[in-house]
Order: sequence, then C-alpha cells, then structure tokens
Amino acid sequence: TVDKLGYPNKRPEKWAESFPVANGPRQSPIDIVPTQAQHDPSLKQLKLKYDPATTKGILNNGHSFQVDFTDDDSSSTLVGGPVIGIYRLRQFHFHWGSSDDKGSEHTIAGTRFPCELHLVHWNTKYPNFGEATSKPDGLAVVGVFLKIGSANPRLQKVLDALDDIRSKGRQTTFSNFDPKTLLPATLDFWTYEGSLTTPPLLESVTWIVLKDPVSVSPAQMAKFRSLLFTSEGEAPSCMVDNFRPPQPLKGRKVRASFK
Ligand SMILES: NS(=O)(=O)c1cc(F)ccc1F
Ligand SMILES: [Zn+2]
Repeated sequence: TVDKLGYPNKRPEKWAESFPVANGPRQSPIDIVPTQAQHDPSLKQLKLKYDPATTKGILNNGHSFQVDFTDDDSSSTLVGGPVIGIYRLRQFHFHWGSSDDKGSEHTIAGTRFPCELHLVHWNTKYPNFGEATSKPDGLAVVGVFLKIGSANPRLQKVLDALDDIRSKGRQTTFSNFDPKTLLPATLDFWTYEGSLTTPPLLESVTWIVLKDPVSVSPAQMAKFRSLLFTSEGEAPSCMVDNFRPPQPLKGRKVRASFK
C-alpha cells in the first residue's frame, strides 16, 4: 500500500502517526558531541572482512539506492568493535542532500556532511536479516561520512551504475565490489545503541560511526542527485534530502574507541 505519510523521508515529523517507535528511547540518527563521548578502552578493534564475490546487485528502492550482498554464509562479516558475535554484511546504501551543506544523518557537534554511507550487518545468532531487524542486538550499521573534496575513485564504480537505476524499482547487475575500498584509513569510531533511520524505525541497531570521513567531489554528488524517488512513468522527483534529522539522545551514552 502506498504510505499515506508521503514516505520516503519527505515527512519524518509525520512518521510517529504510523510508527509510534519514532518517539522511542533509542532512535537514530543523533548528533555526536565528541567532547561528551567517553573513551572506552574495553572496545575491541573493528574487524571487517568483505569478499567481493558476495556482491549481488544494485537497486533503487525509492528512498535510496543499495548494493546488496549474498548473506547465506559468513564470507563478508563484521566482528569486534562493540559487538559480540559475528554480523553478516547485507547491503550498503547512502543518504544525501539537495546541496552540499546537508545530507548526512548523524552530525558531529552540529556539523552536517553532504552524504553518509551505511553498511548494514545482521547478527548471525538470528536465522536471517528479517528476524534480526526486530531484535535489540540484531543489526550493526557502520556509518561513514563523505566530505566535499577531490573525486573519490573508489566511489566511481558505484556511481557509474546509477544511470541504469534512475527510477524507483530499477535494479541492475553489480558484481565483484569490495566495500572496504569505501572506508577511511583508520577505523576509529563512536558507538551507541540506536535504530533504523527509516520506517519501521526498529530499535535494533548498534551504530558504529567512523570518525574519519572519505572524500566525494561536487560532480560525484551531482550523480547521487540524478536519481529519482519516483517510478518510470510518474512525474519525476529528484532523490535528494533522504536523511532523517538527529533525534533526542534520551540519556544514552556515546562511547569512543579512540582517545
Ligand atoms: N538507514 S539505516 O542504515 O538505519 C537502515 C538500514 C536498513 F537495512 C533498513 C532501514 C534503514 F533505515
Ligand atoms: Zn541508512
């Protein structure tokens, strides 16, 4: 059914009508204030192991685009950091703005970035991704900020595929991609307990937000903004501003893996 809320992320302030958890105790994203984050020396090193052969395809889902991975074995995983156990990579996607002064979901002391990458992993203690999405320790999402600078050659293969998925529901082949190439040199991170940032806003995400951004050029940002929220045949609506603004911390602590 078509969501009466004007979903996608057009009306975050309306989501609570259909998804009361929108006003819950562990909603995402948040504003991360580095001076208020506590260094936790007990946090383990974040270990990401990705096998490019698990790349399955690329899809415009009407609120972002995502690169999907086969997750029927543990070839691509996240272990360590704040999580216990093994989490399998399911997909990665982005959130971005209509201009370079906004677009990220998390912010750092009020600073917004033009784009934010999310790498979504699910806890293998549950039988599959769908089951994991409703459990408090079900998902682990790595967030990476993109900052305007020189063109990022690692992004180009993803951006070149966007011409084939301009409209909602379009997907195309995409293979042999290593998401590790999208990450910054150091994996210093902040971590806190949160939620999905789009409906159903389930409070099942351990967030792992990397401190260091990676670069994206203005021309590359224009590629993101060339996508459409709308299906073929509908009046075209540019896919931009698909980010939820920061939500109340409600007493949560943000921990830092670094001093
Ligand atoms: N933006 S997000 O990483 O919280 C997210 C991941 C999903 F797999 C599904 C919905 C979401 F909103
Ligand atoms: Zn996301």
